[in-house]
Amino acid sequence: MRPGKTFRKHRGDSDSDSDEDPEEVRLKLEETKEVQSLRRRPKGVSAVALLVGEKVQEETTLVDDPFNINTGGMVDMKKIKERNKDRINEEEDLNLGTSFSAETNRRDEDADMMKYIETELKKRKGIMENEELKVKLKNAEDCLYELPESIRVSSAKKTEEMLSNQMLSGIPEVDLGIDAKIKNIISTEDAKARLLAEQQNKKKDSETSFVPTNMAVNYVQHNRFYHEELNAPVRRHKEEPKTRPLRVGDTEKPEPETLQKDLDSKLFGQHLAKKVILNAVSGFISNPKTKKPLTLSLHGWTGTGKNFVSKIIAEHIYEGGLNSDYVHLFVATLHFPHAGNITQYKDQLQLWIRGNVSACARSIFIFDEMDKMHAGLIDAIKPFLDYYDLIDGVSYQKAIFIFLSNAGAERITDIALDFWRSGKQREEIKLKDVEQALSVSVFNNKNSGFWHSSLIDRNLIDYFVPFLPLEYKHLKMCIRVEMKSRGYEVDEEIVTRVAEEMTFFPKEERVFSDKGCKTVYTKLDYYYDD
Ligand SMILES: Nc1ncnc2c1ncn2[C@@H]1O[C@H](COP(=O)(O)OP(=O)(O)OP(=O)(O)O)[C@@H](O)[C@H]1O
Repeated sequence: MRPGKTFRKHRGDSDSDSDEDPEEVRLKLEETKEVQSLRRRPKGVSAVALLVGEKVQEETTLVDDPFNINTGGMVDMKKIKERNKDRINEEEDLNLGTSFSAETNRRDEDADMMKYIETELKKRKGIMENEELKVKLKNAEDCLYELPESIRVSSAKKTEEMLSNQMLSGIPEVDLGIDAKIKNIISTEDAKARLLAEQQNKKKDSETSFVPTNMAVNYVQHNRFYHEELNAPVRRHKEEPKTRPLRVGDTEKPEPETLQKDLDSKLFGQHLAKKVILNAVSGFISNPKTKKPLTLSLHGWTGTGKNFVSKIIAEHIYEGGLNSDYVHLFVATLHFPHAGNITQYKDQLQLWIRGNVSACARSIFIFDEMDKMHAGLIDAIKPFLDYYDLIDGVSYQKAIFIFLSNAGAERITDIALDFWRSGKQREEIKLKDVEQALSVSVFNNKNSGFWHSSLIDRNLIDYFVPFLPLEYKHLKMCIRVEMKSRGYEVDEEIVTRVAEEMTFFPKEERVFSDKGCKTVYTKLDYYYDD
């Protein structure tokens, strides 16, 4: 080797290598390895491993570093997706946990029961609570006040039923026994009856002269299943029956003479109506074996006395007349105003008729404004007018039905005018002159409910009663009666003046009053301003 040129020499190649002890070398080697291992950058401790206390798998670390930010390398998307799925489930589980509380199937009573069982068990085992011991330790005086178990009344006794009731109402119900319950029911019913009676009386107080007392507005049906007098509301003006009121089975009938007398003295210018009504009503009342109810159909111009005659008939049969419990007045436009409610009206009307005829076979039903009544309603009455012995156990053969209408009034007026023009007395008009024309005109009047129903068709009307239009002299008669009824001397001058104030038709002849006797009374007020 040339001198001056320096070469790095391998130590091992040095001569001294041979001198080194192998043991020494090994030690050095180990020492070096240790130094290396100490120098190695530690991987760090996994937080999960620390938490769990054991070595965790690689997957767990994914939780903290899913995208290998710390470690580097390929991202395993599949694992990330699955991990996300798990997370969603976890979240759902958590949400459910907060939303619902688990059903324990434990009842409130169970708590009491458990407490009871525990104390009983303790007693059996001889374990006494300190507090209990304290309570138990009583002196001799306390013992004197103790009640024997047999006569002790426990107010704290709870049954399951009581607890449930308490939970619902908050007020514990004490069972007082069946007697107390019945007593309660009776007094409730009494109170109810009193309340109803008060309401009825109030209604009567607020009546007006426009609405007759017996209007069927409320459809109060007489109860035939118990004695009415027991629960009946106290009537302010209790109806005094006539000395011998006409009721089914009575041997005494109202005398036809009294009806004739009334008609003769009160009804003017209606010789036809007078005759028909007298015969029809008297004949019907005196017949013990009627086959069907009496049906009268009163027709004529306004204010000619149709309502007036109905009143006379009612008064002839019942003391209270129109106010009697057995006389029922219906006004089509007042009681059945809405065509849309026909089905309801029908049911109510049928129930009303049935209920009242059950209570009194000789009931009187007056239907005013028949020409304005819905045909459906007339049809609803029809079965009661027919020749049936019984309908649902009720006989209608003693009842009286009176129908009032203006239908056919023009026809009647034409006939009366013909007689007047031919110089004949109106009293010469015979029933047959009018009856046929009347029934045909009523039947053909397309505005009339009669026309739509089959009342006439089936011959269910016994008598068509024509009311002739009233003349000047009839008005004077009405005025005189009214003056007398007001307690005045008849002053002919006033009578003439009031009658002359009325309007008449036809235009040329001016024979008949266009309002009948209806408005003479208000005109009279002008002269007697008291
Ligand atoms: N013919 C008559 N005789 C005596 N008084 C009568 C007569 N017509 C009417 N009156 C008197 O006129 C009043 C009104 O008559 P009513 O109510 O009977 O007429 P109506 O024919 O029923 O009329 P509407 O068709 O308008 O109902 C009666 O209360 C009565 O006092």
